[in-house]
This record gives sequence, C-alpha cells and structure tokens, in this order.
Amino acid sequence: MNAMIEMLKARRSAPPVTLQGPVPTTEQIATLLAIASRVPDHGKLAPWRFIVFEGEARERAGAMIAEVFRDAHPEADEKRLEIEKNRLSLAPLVIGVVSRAATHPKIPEWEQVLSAGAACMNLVVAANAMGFATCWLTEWFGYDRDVLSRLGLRPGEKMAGFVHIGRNDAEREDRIRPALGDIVTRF
Ligand SMILES: Cc1cc2nc3c(=O)[nH]c(=O)nc-3n(C[C@H](O)[C@H](O)[C@H](O)COP(=O)(O)O)c2cc1C
Repeated sequence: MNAMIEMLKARRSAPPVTLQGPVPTTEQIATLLAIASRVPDHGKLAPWRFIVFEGEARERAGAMIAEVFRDAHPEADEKRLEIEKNRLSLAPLVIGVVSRAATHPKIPEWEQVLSAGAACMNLVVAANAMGFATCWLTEWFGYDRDVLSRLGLRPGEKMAGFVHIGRNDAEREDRIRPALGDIVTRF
C-alpha cells in the first residue's frame, strides 16, 4: 500500500517519444483495460469504451491522421507529415478512451463525462503501478471529426484521450504543482 502511495505522490507524465518497449503483454493489456473500466459509473451505463493501438495498427492510424492533416494543410512539408504519421507510434502501446456520454432521463451527461475521465486516470494509475510510464494526450486529431470517424467513433462519441504507455525508467524533473493553500478550503 505504501509503495502505491509513494508511486502516486511522485507520478508524472513522460512524453511519448521517451516511451520504450517492451510492449505490455496481452495479459497486461487485459488487466489495464479491466482496471480502466472499474470506475464509478452512475447508472451503470459504461459511458466509455476503449480502442487499443499496438503493433502496425499504430502506423496505420498515423498514416490516416497524416492524410487528414495533409488534406487540410496542402502546404505541409514532409517533415511535418512525418510528425503526424508518428502520432500514435512513438509509444509501444496507445489506448484511446472514448466517451459515450449522452442525454439520459436520469443520469446527467456531465457525470458520464467525468466517468470517462476517471477511466483514463485509472488506466494511467494502473499502467504506472505495473512499472510503465504514461502520457494522456488529445492533440488536434482527438477533436477532428474526420479522424474520429475513421477511427470508428460514432457521431456524439468523443475522445477523452489517447493514453500512451511504455517504459521510461529515467528520473523526470517534476513540474510545479498547485499549493494546497490555493486550491483547498475548509467549510
Ligand atoms: C484530457 C487531457 C488532454 C490532454 N491533452 C494534452 C495534449 O494534447 N498535449 C499536451 O501537451 N498535454 C496534454 N495533456 C496534459 C498531459 O496529460 C499531462 O498532464 C502534462 O503533460 C503533465 O502532467 P503530469 O502532471 O502528469 O506530469 C492533457 C491532459 C488531459 C487531462
């Protein structure tokens, strides 16, 4: 338990370019997805779902992202297109968390959205507890309807984030965290 608290006290993101193999095993991925889906969920709606990008699927998705980018920016040079092509293939594993929040007679949509954020964070915490490092990103293509529909998102579904997962055992300098005095009050 103390090890978990120490990990959470020090957890921070690592840029996808620094995330290395080995690729999480099939069993590890199944565990990560099971933990990601074990989040508070008012109404038991499962207002989220997951898309796994591993192996060549990462390059296939990247080629599609670059294609959409090139269509919108015909002036883009090869260097820029290369960045777009590599969007999902820097880390050995990327898991897309899709929010399926929708109008419901009893459960506010806001609570469904929060549940998708919780799924992302459970994924981040679980992967770090397994010894991996992570980065939760959206970037432009996480909001581009053309990219999203080519990734299989239905109208109304949104991308809560792409969680990039891999090994990075290097020490990472922390960023400044908000002082508790600035964000906590007692009633
Ligand atoms: C929903 C969401 C989307 C994010 N998208 C991006 C992004 O597109 N690009 C980026 O540089 N950081 C993004 N971030 C921030 C990173 O995930 C991360 O929080 C930040 O780089 C440093 O965080 P750390 O406290 O985990 O070290 C996003 C965070 C959240 C919660």
